Amino acid sequence: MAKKEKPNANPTDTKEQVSWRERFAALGNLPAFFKLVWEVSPGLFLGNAVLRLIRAAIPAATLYIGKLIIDQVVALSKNQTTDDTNYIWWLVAAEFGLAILSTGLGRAVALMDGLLGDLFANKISIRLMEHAATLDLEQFEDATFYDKLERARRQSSGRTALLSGVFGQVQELISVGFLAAGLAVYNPWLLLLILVAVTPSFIGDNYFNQRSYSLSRSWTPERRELDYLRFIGASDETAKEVKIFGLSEFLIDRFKSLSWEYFLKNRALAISRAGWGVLLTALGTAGYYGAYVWIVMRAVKGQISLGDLTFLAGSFRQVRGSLEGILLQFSSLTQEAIYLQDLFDYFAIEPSIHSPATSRPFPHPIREGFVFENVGFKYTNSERWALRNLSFTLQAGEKLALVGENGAGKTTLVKLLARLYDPAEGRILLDGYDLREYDLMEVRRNIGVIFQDYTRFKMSAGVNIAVGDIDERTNQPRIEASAQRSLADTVIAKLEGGYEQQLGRSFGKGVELSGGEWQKVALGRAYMRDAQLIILDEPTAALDARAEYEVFQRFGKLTDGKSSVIISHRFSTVRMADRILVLENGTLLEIGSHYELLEKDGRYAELFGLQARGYQ
Ligand SMILES: Nc1ncnc2c1ncn2[C@@H]1O[C@H](COP(=O)(O)OP(=O)(O)OP(=O)(O)O)[C@@H](O)[C@H]1O
Repeated sequence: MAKKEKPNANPTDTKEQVSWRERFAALGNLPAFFKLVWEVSPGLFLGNAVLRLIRAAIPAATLYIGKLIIDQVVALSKNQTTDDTNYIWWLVAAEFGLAILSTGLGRAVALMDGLLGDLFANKISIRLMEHAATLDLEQFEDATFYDKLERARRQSSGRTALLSGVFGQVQELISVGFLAAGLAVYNPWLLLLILVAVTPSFIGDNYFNQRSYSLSRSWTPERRELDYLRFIGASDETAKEVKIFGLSEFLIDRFKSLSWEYFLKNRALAISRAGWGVLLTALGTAGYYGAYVWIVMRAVKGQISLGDLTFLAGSFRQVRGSLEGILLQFSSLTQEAIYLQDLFDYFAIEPSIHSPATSRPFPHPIREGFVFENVGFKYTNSERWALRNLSFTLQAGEKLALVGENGAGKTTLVKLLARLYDPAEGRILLDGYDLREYDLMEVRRNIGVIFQDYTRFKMSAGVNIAVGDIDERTNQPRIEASAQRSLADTVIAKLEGGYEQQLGRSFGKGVELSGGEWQKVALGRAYMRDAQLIILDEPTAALDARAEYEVFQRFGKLTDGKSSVIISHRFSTVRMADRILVLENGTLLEIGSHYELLEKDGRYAELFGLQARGYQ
């Protein structure tokens, strides 16, 4: 089995240890976290806090009533009177009441935790989506970004544990405070003994929490790959090719080797944690019994009452348990807080493509057009220039076709026009001003692009067209007119549910369309929006010859007066454009009308001739 290389660009992702300082620093995230929780529901937040506070006083009160009962029983066994019996029953009733109250409060707190947790998970998921919408396309193409996103996504459901953790912690601390006060009255040294008893297991737990966080963090890319393998191994999108090419064994083997490697690392950690855990807890138990011996001896000598004995022994046991819990929780709390750091790190990612502080009004209509001035662009994960030294003008109202071999840079040029990326060199001007000076949303609103790898939304046919201008999704006449222009109306007429018909097989009674049918639907998006520049990136590749001819007839008429850019490998389409720009290896080779370029007898003439001969 091939050894897996870890694709980690960020050195902090691979480091195995998280220092104490980092752990304490991570606690600094708690206020921001609580602010988020508070915003989810102030009522639930406050209610939770108050109920937990009340519950914190119950253990000490119960133990104290227990002590009173025992002392009273002992007194009664020596000297019985009816009045005293009544007093005992009152005490028993009070203890019973406290027990009921404690259970009731416990349930109420758990309920509030659950509700708050659900609301919080929703809120974080929404914020994740909102933030993703602001980020650059380039950021989505970066593997380390995905690791961050993945870690952040895991925060949305798991972080409520932190919420009840911190609340529980405070509740326990108050409980311990009451109990410790009782112990201190008898002997303050008992408290010191307890602290010494719980320290070893605290240190041990901290150490192991730290290691398990580091392991889980450094394995984020692999865990993402595992999720991906699980998805492609069992999904409607991939089932066809998995079957035809017999890929399941290959995928399962890869999953097995990767998940086994992770399991082994986790197992090693879990075993050593369990071993050390036994040893360190035994030390704590020894401390507890030391104190117990001291308390029993004092009772035997008659220095304390039987009730005192049970109260002290009970308090001691509870304080030790609670302290152990608090320290343990504290260590997982710092761990949770470190995970929170991932969430806030993700939220802190800033897009580099945004609107200027004060933007220039977008021209209506565009007068001069777009000018590329020496534009160069390189993808971040690539050394090669995808576009270089590109200078040309797309005049207002002009129909431009982009031609070039695979990988020549056509789609990249279009992405620059729509400001999905900014040029690394040179600039793009719109009516004389840098495209970056205009409001980003205005630029996007005025430029409609249908990409070759358009998305097949598993939603209704109507919505699949309306995504071209989602604000108009209830404007049925507009959706239908767009469908008519892109020939999607003929596809939709055949669907049982019409525009309401669910597309794709993922949900309910979804219907799958053919490649060309999907393309007609997606093409409808271009007509939904009243854009001044319409860009179609290989829009007809899947259409039959008749449909393609008709689409372009309509496109020509409908974009009259508007600018358009068409990318196509079919010269029957390309020749209809006013001018054709031929790209090669990211640079401009030729530009001119169909006839000019044929006359020039350069690359365009050559490619055109090749295709024409194929039809003869
Ligand atoms: N997201 C990306 N990250 C890195 N490199 C990319 C990315 N997208 C494209 N490239 C590279 O940039 C170059 C230009 O790609 P582009 O998609 O613009 O070509 P194209 O002319 O549209 O090709 P095609 O005709 O195959 O659609 C190619 O070499 C490609 O490998």
